[in-house]
Amino acid sequence: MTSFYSAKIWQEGKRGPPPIFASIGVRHPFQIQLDIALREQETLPSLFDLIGQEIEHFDAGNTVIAVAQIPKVSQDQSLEVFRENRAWQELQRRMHSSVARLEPRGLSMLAYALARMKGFEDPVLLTAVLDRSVTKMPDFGPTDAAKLLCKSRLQIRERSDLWVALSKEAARKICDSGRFIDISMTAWAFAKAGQAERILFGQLASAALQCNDLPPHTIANLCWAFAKSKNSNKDLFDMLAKRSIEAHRSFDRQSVSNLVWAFATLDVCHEELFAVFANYTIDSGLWRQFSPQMASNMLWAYGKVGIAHMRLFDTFAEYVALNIESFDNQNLANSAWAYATTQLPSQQVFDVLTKRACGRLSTFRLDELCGIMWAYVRAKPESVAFSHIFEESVQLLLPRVQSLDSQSVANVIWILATCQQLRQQAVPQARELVDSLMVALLDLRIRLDSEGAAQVVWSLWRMGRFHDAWILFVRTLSDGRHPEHGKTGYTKKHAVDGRQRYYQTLLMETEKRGDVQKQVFLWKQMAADFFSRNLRTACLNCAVMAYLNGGDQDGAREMLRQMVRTKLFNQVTGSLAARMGIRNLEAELEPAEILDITIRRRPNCQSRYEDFHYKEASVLETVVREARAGDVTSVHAAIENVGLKEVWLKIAGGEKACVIDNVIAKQRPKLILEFGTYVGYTSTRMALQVDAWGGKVVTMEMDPVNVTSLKEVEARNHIEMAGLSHAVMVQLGHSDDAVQMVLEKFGAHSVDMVFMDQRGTAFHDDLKTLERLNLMAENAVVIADNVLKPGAPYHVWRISTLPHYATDIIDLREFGSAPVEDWMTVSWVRFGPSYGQLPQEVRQLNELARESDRFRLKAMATSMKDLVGDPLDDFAKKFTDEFIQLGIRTSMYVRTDIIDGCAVSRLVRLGAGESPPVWAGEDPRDEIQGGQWRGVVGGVQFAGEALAPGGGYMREPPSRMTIAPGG
Ligand SMILES: C[S@@+](CC[C@H](N)C(=O)[O-])C[C@H]1O[C@@H](n2cnc3c(N)ncnc32)[C@H](O)[C@@H]1O
Repeated sequence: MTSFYSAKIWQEGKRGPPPIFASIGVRHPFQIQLDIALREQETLPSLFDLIGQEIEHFDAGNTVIAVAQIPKVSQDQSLEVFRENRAWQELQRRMHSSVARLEPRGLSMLAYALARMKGFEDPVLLTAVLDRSVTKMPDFGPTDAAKLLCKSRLQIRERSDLWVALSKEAARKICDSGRFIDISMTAWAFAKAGQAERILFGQLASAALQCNDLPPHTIANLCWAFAKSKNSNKDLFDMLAKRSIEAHRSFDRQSVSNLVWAFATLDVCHEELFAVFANYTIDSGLWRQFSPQMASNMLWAYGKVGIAHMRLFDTFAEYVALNIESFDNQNLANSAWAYATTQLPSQQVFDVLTKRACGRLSTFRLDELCGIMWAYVRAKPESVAFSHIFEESVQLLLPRVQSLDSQSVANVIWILATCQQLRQQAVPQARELVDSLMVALLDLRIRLDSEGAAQVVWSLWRMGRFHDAWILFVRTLSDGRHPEHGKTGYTKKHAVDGRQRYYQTLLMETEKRGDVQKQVFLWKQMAADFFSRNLRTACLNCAVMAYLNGGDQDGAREMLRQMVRTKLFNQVTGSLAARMGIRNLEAELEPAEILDITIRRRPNCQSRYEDFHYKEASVLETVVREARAGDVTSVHAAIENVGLKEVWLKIAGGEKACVIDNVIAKQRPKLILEFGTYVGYTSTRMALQVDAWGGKVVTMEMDPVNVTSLKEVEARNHIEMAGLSHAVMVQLGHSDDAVQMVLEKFGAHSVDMVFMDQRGTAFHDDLKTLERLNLMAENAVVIADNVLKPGAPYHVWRISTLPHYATDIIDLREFGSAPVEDWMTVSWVRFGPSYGQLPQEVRQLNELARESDRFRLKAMATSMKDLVGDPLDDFAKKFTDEFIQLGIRTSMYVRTDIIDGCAVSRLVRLGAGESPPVWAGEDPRDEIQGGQWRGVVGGVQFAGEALAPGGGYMREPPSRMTIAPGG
């Protein structure tokens, strides 16, 4: 840092800088000359020679100048060698005696110099400097205040009274000064001292926003300070991003690493900034000068915001290979984490990391050990999970079970289960390790939070230890014993409740086993977790359904009596009762005499999870209120109304439904497998159609609340009452687990239509699984939704390039948000040599995929409607351009007209090289109500139809044009 006390300013006498100390009258010219001479010394020995000669004549000003000169010339040399030097000892004595006379400038110079002197500590002196600073604070200028704060942090940490006094006054001045460098230094000092309170950082942010002159390293320091203290400020970071992008070429390696680290820490995913700094780091060759710490921080930052910048990760793969010997444990863990998180295929990187890590894992802290194991089960390719690192880690963990905290226990069990799944066999001695951890969990020596519990319950189940999972649930988690969900410092945008996830795992298995008692137990527990009466009722309805499905009429009757007693019943309950011959619940059923204690339980307020699912709760409420029992279309209309008029819902209605209807009409499937039930809109729509020829829909959902609303409101209530209960089956669970269960239930080659509506970047993996398990029939058809937004790049590549697919890509509009363009794909599948194979690898798809994931998360946290506009359109354009370059483009679009108050959609085939029209019309949702969106069926040929041998599997020619019923 250059000094603001240059010799030239010094010679300006009275017009020069403010005084260093209080003196009567003007300083003698000799003292000023001495200052200049001291400042001219360039080495420590020459400086100490001069001090030795002249110290007898020093005034307080000379003392400060001499001290200030030491760190400038010492070049990191320790002062230890001067310990016996008489001049140094005398200088120290004079420092002590001068403090009481120092003015703000002298105080800040002294504090700043002392903090930079290697091998010298004098807490008494520093405290004296700080004490004096407090009394003189009204006279401090902003720069002096900033320097004082910046360098005296350690002592200030112990003197919080001093800190408060200084901070109030100093921060005000610094903010008023408008000097960015001072603002940055101050923020840095407060953050470093752990004293970054919100109000102060708000003031600093406002002041920084007014500045024009922002040197790069001060930008990085300011960002670092805001990130370190978890103070984010959108306007400030937008401004800093803009300025950093403009000046990026002046950033040094430390500033680059600090800057991206700070943005990532605060989850500010400024895509342009990350792109600019990645390219700059590579193109300028700066990466070669990075320390391992900087390199791993940089990788970590890109992983954290989910930007899989391919060139950057490739370049740092080279860096890792070159510098691996200098990587410490944390660098290793962070780098592994970053490559795993971005899912970039990186076998070489992991080979290098493994070589460094194996044999030294005993030196890893537990969190680092868990971190690196986590990375190795998440990494691509999946063969990384065969690393010897797991064997070594299990051996290390076995004797350390007592020292694991709850988070690590959950992580370790989850890692071992996932590793077992990937390897298809357990890690040696993993069973013994899990046994010891189970003992600690059941003894309540370790108490899991709800997310940890979800991890452990799923893992135990996955390892074939359902009994242990159930015991853990009943003994430590049920009956209100589960600890409050939510962790301190929890920052995710949307609330996740682990309880819902462990219920899901347990329900999945109990339904598979047909264990009605356990299912009912779980549904009641779930009801007890909800505050909303609607959701409580929905869960209890599911309990009644479980009894009925299990043939236990008495159980169902008892449950209904409980519901009458608590007045937790609705239309759905009525229809369930009707199945048992009960027409009027209240009139025909005696309320239960003894109230079930679980049903009585109710939280005293709505949970974050419940709050987060306000949309689904609203659908449930609307359907119960507006739909008519026995009338499926009224259920659809009610759901559509919520999506069109209230909140955006992620359902495939409108133009999307038109595509599905057309495919169903062509394919006439016997069994449809849906990935992603949500509120049951598409599954019931499809069931309505396939029921005509005895077809069925199996729909998989990983979130039991959505299943509740489906089963209760639609599947059980309206569909069943409409005589369609036999046509829809909900398979609980994540598709990774649920597909296998579908196979067990329906057998190989049973599925002749697949509708993929889960996470787009997982479509290709799920499709691969369907092929591997031989679940699909010959000539099955696969429809995929949300292929453009949030996007399914791997899937598009797979179905467009592997010869056993014949694919159409259809351009259309999001339901309930016409300005949002999307794609659906329709692919007919043939068995053939490439069936089950991987497509050729195209690495740029990884970047698109990570971008898709980011958009999906944003859409979940807000709504697709809020994502209208530039970022989404830019992404769609990038996506489309990338695929055009790869020779892949849309082949159809959906056109919608308003006819007689109804929206009518039809499929239109595009000519060769023709692009779909840009949407510029009114949003149909303004004009129509739910139930008034029709799809024209017929009139187009899909590419896959030509594949069918002699068209044999198309039982009905597509020439007839019909308008599908229902919205
Ligand atoms: C877009 S919504 C489905 C909408 C529904 N198909 C419709 O149009 O009415 C996606 C749903 O898939 C579920 N989901 C996401 N990934 C899944 C997976 N791998 N397995 C099962 N369900 C999944 C989510 O919980 C969410 O409810």
